[in-house]
Amino acid sequence: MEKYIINGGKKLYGEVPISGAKNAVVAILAATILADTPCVIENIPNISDVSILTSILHEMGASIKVINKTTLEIDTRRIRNPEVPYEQAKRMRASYYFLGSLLGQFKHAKVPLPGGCNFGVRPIDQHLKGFKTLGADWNLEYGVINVKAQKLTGSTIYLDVVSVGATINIMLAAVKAEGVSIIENAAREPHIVDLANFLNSMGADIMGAGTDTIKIRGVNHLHGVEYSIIPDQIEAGTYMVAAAATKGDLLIQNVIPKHLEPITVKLRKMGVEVTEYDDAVRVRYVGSLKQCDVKTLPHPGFPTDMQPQITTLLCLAEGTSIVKEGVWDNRFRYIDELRRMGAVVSVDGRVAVVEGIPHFTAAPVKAVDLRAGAAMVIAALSAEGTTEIEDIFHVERGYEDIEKKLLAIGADVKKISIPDRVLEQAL
Ligand SMILES: CC(=O)N[C@H]1[C@@H](OP(=O)(O)OP(=O)(O)OC[C@H]2O[C@@H](n3ccc(=O)[nH]c3=O)[C@H](O)[C@@H]2O)O[C@H](CO)[C@@H](O)[C@@H]1O
Ligand SMILES: C=C(OP(=O)(O)O)C(=O)O
Repeated sequence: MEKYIINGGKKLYGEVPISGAKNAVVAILAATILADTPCVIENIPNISDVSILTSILHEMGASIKVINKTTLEIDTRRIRNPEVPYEQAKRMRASYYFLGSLLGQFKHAKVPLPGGCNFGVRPIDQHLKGFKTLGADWNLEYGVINVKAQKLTGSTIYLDVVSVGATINIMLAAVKAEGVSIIENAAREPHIVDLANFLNSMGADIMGAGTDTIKIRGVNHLHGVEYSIIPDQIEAGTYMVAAAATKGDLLIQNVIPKHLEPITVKLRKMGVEVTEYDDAVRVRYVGSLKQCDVKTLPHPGFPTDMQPQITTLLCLAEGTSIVKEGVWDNRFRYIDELRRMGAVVSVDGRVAVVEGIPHFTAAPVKAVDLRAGAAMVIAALSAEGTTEIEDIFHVERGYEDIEKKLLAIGADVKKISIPDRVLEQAL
């Protein structure tokens, strides 16, 4: 087991580079299945979700060449069997993008039900409705979804809920279908646009990504390309919040400031100074933090994947703040952990009422999911004393080298490994 040990109370100061976006790269790696020639993907973050996806691709028969630390060449031409191995698939959410890409390429996919963060039920009915509308049948047996079509035919699909995953999966399945597909009430997140740009550069004909109506004219072939993943909006937002929480001053580099606007607006409301540059933002604490209300919504609203981090910052603000979770039924599970560090937050369903406290105090806590883990790191960085955070494998699903990046900007953080044997003896 691994833990972060964070000795809090140090201001974060200096420059921090942001890696490629998790939620874009996971879609784009699955999409390489659709290419007739190898793809070179740049700005790939070194996170465990990427390692799982590349090992799934490798097991299915793809050859993967490491060009440098952030660049891979992926050749999927030797994949014959459209079956995703069970053990890896269930360790992450985005393994289900192989449903769309294998269906698009082979008209057949067998993909285990995915894992990912636990926010209560995470249905995939809209994905399956999309595949069915394009002409595929599906069934679920032994935990594996089997989806098959004689032929995929372009159609109009209205999503009953705005779903990132369903929008991406339907794009992947429709890109080589016969005729025109239209996704209505589509998600508009930056990673949807990144995937559409990737597919279009391979020869696809997709219009409207980034709006709520996406039109896909099917093509026969997609060729390999060189493509660079966009910067991670949520990793950047996490460092923005960490700068404010530690009363610090950070230049967050390699970002698209437009993608950060919903976060920037809230930080400014709280009294934090945010300066935007072409591909960087500077976040500076300039005095006590003010209360602010936040509601998470699909893009361009405030991202749900920043909800635990901003709630943690609001704990340190004067007054009472209300946080409403507009996307997931159960995304406040981490509050119990934050309470160990002194947070005064009451939760009723999708609403949290946050009372400001002067500071957090260190305690042993755990990461209950990926962004919950990031919230614990932020609380620990600002806290008095030394905090131990368990279950950090969640954090490593989405943050490249977080302890190294934090060390370089003045944090006192280390990752320790406790051999399983020692743990067994202690129990
Ligand atoms: C790998 C990835 O990109 N994960 C992100 C993706 O998750 P994911 O793609 O799973 O999230 P969705 O956008 O699909 O989910 C949004 C809402 O729609 C509901 N829903 C979704 C699909 C469906 O078929 N039926 C249905 O009812 C969900 O329960 C949820 O309430 O978007 C979420 C919302 O921004 C983020 O929190 C996740 O980080
Ligand atoms: C919820 C997240 O990821 P996933 O959908 O992969 O579980 C996230 O990135 O915050």
